[in-house]
Amino acid sequence: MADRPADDEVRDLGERVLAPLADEIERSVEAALRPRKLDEFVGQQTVRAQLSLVLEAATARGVAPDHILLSGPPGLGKTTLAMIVAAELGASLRVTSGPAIQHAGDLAAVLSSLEEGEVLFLDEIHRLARPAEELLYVAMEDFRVDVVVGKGAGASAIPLTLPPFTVVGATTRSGLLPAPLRDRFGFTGHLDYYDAFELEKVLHRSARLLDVPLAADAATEIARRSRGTPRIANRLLRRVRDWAQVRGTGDMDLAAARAALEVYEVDPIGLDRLDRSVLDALCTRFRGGPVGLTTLALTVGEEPETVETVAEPYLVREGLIARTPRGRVATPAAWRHLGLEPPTDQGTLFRA
Ligand SMILES: Nc1ncnc2c1ncn2[C@@H]1O[C@H](COP(=O)(O)OP(=O)(O)OP(=O)(O)O)[C@@H](O)[C@H]1O
Repeated sequence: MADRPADDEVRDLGERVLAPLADEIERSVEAALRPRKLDEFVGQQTVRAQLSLVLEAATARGVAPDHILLSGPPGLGKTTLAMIVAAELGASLRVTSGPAIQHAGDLAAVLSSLEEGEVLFLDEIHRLARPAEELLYVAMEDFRVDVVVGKGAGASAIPLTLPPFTVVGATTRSGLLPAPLRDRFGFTGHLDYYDAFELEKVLHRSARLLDVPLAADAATEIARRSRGTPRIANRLLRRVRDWAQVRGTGDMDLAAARAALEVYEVDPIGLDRLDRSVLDALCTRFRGGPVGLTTLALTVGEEPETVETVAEPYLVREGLIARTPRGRVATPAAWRHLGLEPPTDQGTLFRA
């Protein structure tokens, strides 16, 4: 039988997979603005209430809570919530992601380096390779992992019992998760876009943390153009601060907000350059569609996944495009938004 790998070797491999994302999160300019406690987290009342019950009950019983799956579009707070889960439990957080794990062995190394009660944040869990996914089900259910030692015919699997831990998985595409993996999560929370009032609260909180005075009407204007997304709200806030400091009087008022957002090509309903190029391609190159996602993405020079997860959900939500079985179609509102007339022979879907 092959030798059991030294604990140090396993830990080293685990750290290699874990470290890059953890560093990235720490370095991120967003880090300072992240709420650290559940009651600082704005909006998402339902998920917050449900999560707080899961955490309180587990804490009261003195056990690791069930595995938690968070789904929803980018920038709505999945990473923040994962950090909050660990903080509320007083546990340490390990961070990795589906794409960072190239082989099942990488995941085995991460799992076998976990300590009791730790929270493992697996971002983009829908992008885990199939063998890693299968290893994860077993680890989540039975707290066991097989560490393969050696290569080829001489390889053997050594079963390792894991201490109790909690996986927090995040995905922008929960529909892509295979049912057996989805079923291993005892709690699933779906994050939805924020309304303008909630985004104003996010903005005022961030302005306080950045120590910049933000006028109420400027916050309303930024919130309106933030596509329901706190990450975008915070980013626009920083751009308005730049404009106010360099081109304006230093005041973050409505005039500064409008001028800055014009410079950064964020339109009055929050569409940015990518959104507008998708709409523009759909209306002018494809006469309003229907057109397939891949063709549309190629036309705007983006990955289909970026168009599908970043631009499309907001365009659909704003009623500017529709997804049909034959492809993406521009709605009358899209033509109006671009100041264009729809062609009279556009597909039958939206003809009056
Ligand atoms: N509910 C909230 N209240 C206050 N700030 C928030 C909230 N949700 C998110 N934020 C802020 O928005 C930013 C993005 O959040 P986060 O990184 O958690 O999003 P995400 O859903 O994990 O995105 P992605 O899937 O793209 O990684 C963070 O800086 C965080 O401070």
